[in-house]
Amino acid sequence: MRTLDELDVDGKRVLVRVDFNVPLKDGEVADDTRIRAALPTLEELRRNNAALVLVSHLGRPKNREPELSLRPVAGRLGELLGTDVRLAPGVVGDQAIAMANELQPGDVLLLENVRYEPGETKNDADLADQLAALADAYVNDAFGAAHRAHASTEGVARRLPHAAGRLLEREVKTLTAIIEDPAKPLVAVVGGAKVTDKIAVIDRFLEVADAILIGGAMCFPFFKAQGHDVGSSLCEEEGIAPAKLALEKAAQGGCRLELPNDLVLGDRFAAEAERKQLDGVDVPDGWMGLDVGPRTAERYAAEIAQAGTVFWNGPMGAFELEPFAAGTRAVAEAVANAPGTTVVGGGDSAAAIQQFGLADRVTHLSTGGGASLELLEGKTLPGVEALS
Ligand SMILES: Nc1ncnc2c1ncn2[C@@H]1O[C@H](COP(=O)(O)OP(=O)(O)O)[C@@H](O)[C@H]1O
Ligand SMILES: O=C(OP(=O)(O)O)[C@H](O)COP(=O)(O)O
Ligand SMILES: [Mg+2]
Repeated sequence: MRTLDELDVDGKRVLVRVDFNVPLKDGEVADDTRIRAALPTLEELRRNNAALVLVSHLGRPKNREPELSLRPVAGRLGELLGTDVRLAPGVVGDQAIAMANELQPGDVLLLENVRYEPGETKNDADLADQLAALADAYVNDAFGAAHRAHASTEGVARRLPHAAGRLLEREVKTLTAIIEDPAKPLVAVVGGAKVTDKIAVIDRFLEVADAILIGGAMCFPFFKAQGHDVGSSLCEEEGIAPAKLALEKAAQGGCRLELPNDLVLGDRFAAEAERKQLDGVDVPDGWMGLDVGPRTAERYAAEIAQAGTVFWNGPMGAFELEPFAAGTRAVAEAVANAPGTTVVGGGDSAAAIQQFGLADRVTHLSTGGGASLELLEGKTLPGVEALS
């Protein structure tokens, strides 16, 4: 992997892929961990006389959804850098080109949400060409998106002199070192909402971990596979077959696969929802599981306390809503107090641990959820491979 030490940026215009896919609330940045994490790279490039064109995605827009504009991110980044950050209305096209052409060394331009372009997730060659035309060199510091082979993470790297940013470099080095020889027992805690994306890694973790603790919306395909009712819980259909396979594999021994045995239910996904505890996992009609229950939280905390290495990705529930935050808080506290090596990864998991004031109590706080899972399971990340 080429690093910033090997890239000449003096007087150059540099396209920097960042992962500014941050949680938003009421049109404001709710957690700026990922923006702060990119600052060392951005500051180093500016010190070295580069002009910066930043590119990021935000959420998963199906069209040009205005609530997924990077406008609030440009504002927050400007405050953190102490400089004006302009936002180009388009990712590519005349206006973006004109604004990029105006840049002086040290200036920072942020392009609009790159997923407004349908070619981004298809790694479209034309889009990669257009992105490459905006700059003289390319730096990828978006570790959180390095598991995606998209135009701004993979295609463009093949078209410009390139290097990894300091964040991506540090993430890959730290996570690789931890997984090389993890202290045992190795406990993986997996929750969150991106079930179809992440359920595949459970299969691999069953071969390397001693226990896997499932929470968040990840548990519902498992419950459905076991014949339980899931009510209106978030339950991705595509997850059910892999969940069934994982249950069968776990039954053969080697690694324990733990599921919740109690839940906290809401009648809708809202802080004002009606809430009730369920001692069991059969969710009645009209209700959804929005957190693990207190017995599950206690059980998981005990597992985490005796682990040699803990890897946690994905909140245990809808922690952004206070009535459904207790399970995630209990796991965060257990991770913070654990004597072993602790790694927490994911945009939302990082936001949760920040929210609870425990971010400085873990061995490594990773900006990537899916990316760190795929790295830890031994996959080559396309965004990293393109930098070699
Ligand atoms: N039971 C649940 N039902 C619906 N959403 C959930 C549930 N548990 C967790 N979530 C949601 O999962 C989201 C985070 O998932 P994900 O992006 O996979 O994690 P990370 O960013 O840490 O990798 C949070 O916004 C949270 O509200
Ligand atoms: O937030 C992200 O991943 P994460 O939720 O696993 O931490 C990354 O920005 C990747 O986003 P994507 O899963 O929509 O490609
Ligand atoms: Mg997330």
